[in-house]
Amino acid sequence: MSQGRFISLEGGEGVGKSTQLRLLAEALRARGHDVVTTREPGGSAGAEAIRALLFEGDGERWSPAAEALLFAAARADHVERVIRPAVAAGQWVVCDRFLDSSRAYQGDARGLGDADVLALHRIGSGGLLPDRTLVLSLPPGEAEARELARDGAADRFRRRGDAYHARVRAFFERIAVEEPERVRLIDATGEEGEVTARLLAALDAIA
Ligand SMILES: Nc1ncnc2c1ncn2[C@@H]1O[C@H](COP(=O)(O)OP(=O)(O)O)[C@@H](O)[C@H]1O
Ligand SMILES: Cc1cn([C@H]2C[C@H](O)[C@@H](COP(=O)(O)OP(=O)(O)O)O2)c(=O)[nH]c1=O
Repeated sequence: MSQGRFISLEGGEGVGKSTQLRLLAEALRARGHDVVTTREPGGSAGAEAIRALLFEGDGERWSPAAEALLFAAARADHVERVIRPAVAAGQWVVCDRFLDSSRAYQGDARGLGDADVLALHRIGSGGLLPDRTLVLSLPPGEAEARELARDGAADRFRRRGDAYHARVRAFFERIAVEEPERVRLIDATGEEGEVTARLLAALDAIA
């Protein structure tokens, strides 16, 4: 049995994570790996139920702490029921967002702090980290421009504001510098296939 792997895709809204999840999974299957794709929040029955709680209602429904606990609870279920068993069975798990999204959104943008988010992850999920985290990065405004080109509107970007998007982008760039073994920053500009090639190249020592 080949060795299982756990890869997460991260980055701000609209940088191409779900597109690349699909393309990267296809490319890894073509190399002979048994690939499972999944996403957060969600990815298991319990975590999908928590996802509904998180995204229903207005944006102020949960306090920052309650929100962080819900994300951590969803992740605990997903890790225990889906990710750990798949990796143990030799599969490659590719996940659209994981812990680093909680660090960026709850820890940094909502002000909870990195140490507390990491503590929740230790309690909930035994501190499981991906073998590699690929952060898709676009220049400011480019994700919004892609959405505008597709839909003629980019409401979800305007709702949050430029400062918010800049802060999330800066957080992901920082962890790529601070945790270079695990986290790689990937240029997400250009054609889909070019981006997939960059992702594959960034799996170097684990592929
Ligand atoms: N390389 C690319 N070039 C142009 N548009 C892209 C590219 N990758 C994705 N898109 C488009 O950008 C939008 C956001 O991509 P998506 O994969 O849904 O991002 P995310 O999952 O990060 O929100 C979609 O309309 C998608 O078709
Ligand atoms: C996994 C995770 C996501 N999120 C946020 C980021 C996104 O705004 C949203 C996930 O929605 P999603 O549909 O994945 O967004 P997108 O495709 O736009 O990236 O939840 C957190 O705040 N914390 C987390 O731990």
